[in-house]
Amino acid sequence: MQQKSIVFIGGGNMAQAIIFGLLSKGYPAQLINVCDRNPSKLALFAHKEVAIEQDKEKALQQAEVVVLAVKPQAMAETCAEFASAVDFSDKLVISIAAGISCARLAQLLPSAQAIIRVMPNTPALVSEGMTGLFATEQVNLPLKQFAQQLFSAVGQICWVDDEQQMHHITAAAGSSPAYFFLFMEAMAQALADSGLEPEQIRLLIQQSALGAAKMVVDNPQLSLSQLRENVTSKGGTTAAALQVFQQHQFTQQVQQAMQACIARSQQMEKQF
Ligand SMILES: NC(=O)C1=CN([C@@H]2O[C@H](COP(=O)(O)OP(=O)(O)OC[C@H]3O[C@@H](n4cnc5c(N)ncnc54)[C@H](OP(=O)(O)O)[C@@H]3O)[C@@H](O)[C@H]2O)C=CC1
Ligand SMILES: O=C(O)[C@@H]1CCC=N1
Repeated sequence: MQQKSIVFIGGGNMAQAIIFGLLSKGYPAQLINVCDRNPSKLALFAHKEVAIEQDKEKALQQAEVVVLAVKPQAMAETCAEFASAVDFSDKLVISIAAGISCARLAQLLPSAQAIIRVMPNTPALVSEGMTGLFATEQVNLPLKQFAQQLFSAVGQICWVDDEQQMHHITAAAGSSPAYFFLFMEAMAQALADSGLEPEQIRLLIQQSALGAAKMVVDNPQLSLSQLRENVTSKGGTTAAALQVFQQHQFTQQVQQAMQACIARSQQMEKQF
């Protein structure tokens, strides 16, 4: 894998997942710098030899790649701190922010030439991330390859040619771990009075989720419906459970939730 010096602006949940994921894959800690205004976030990197130079101008000037990892609502204010002091023309700028377009990033950092918008997810921490990527026309092939390698090191990647599809990637990947966690939380709550120990409940649920996901990955020839049907005996226990989901319009609820995610991402594009 190509190795470049990277500065992360923002060292929160998603930056941590990417950085710790990269470190676990052998990316040199000395090539990573994290800037965050919270000492508690920086402390998480202290034992990893990751640089924590907090003079942003200095850190940015030394870096070949800049990962913008602040919340969308903080992006304009953050970029204003260094937009005029730092020349971005020879740097690759990667933004992981939901709903911030490449056009908006070009406005915020006028000297930037190469901008890639990505939508990762927190399973990058355990090398099982899913990242969507969109590059502007100005980004050359070697820089695209670098971004691809960086996020491939912590999971799977998916390029899109149409930037609008980044909203859909957010619904399918960026936000979706939370849907699965919610589902597992609900299952755990349903078993709270079962007499099973909390650790047993968690084991039962996490291993079943892992096993189900692995069945999907290992059996590309089987549709998701087929996999579901293979568990569902006629007149049996699974059918009884699925019937309740159906009665409460589970599929429609999921569709509405994902649509809300897409709509919020589109709204953020106008807002920030
Ligand atoms: N969390 C996730 O699962 C995913 C997040 N994303 C995107 O990643 C980005 C970051 O999200 P997330 O990691 O969850 O957010 P966090 O709030 O956990 O992390 C952002 C960090 O940046 C800090 N920060 C904000 N402004 C500055 C600044 N000017 N200088 C230095 N540090 C600053 C924040 O400090 P403070 O708390 O004081 O504001 C915070 O510590 C967002 O744009 C989000 O859309 C994308 C995919 C998935
Ligand atoms: O909730 C959010 O806005 C961010 C983007 C995708 C996941 N977390």
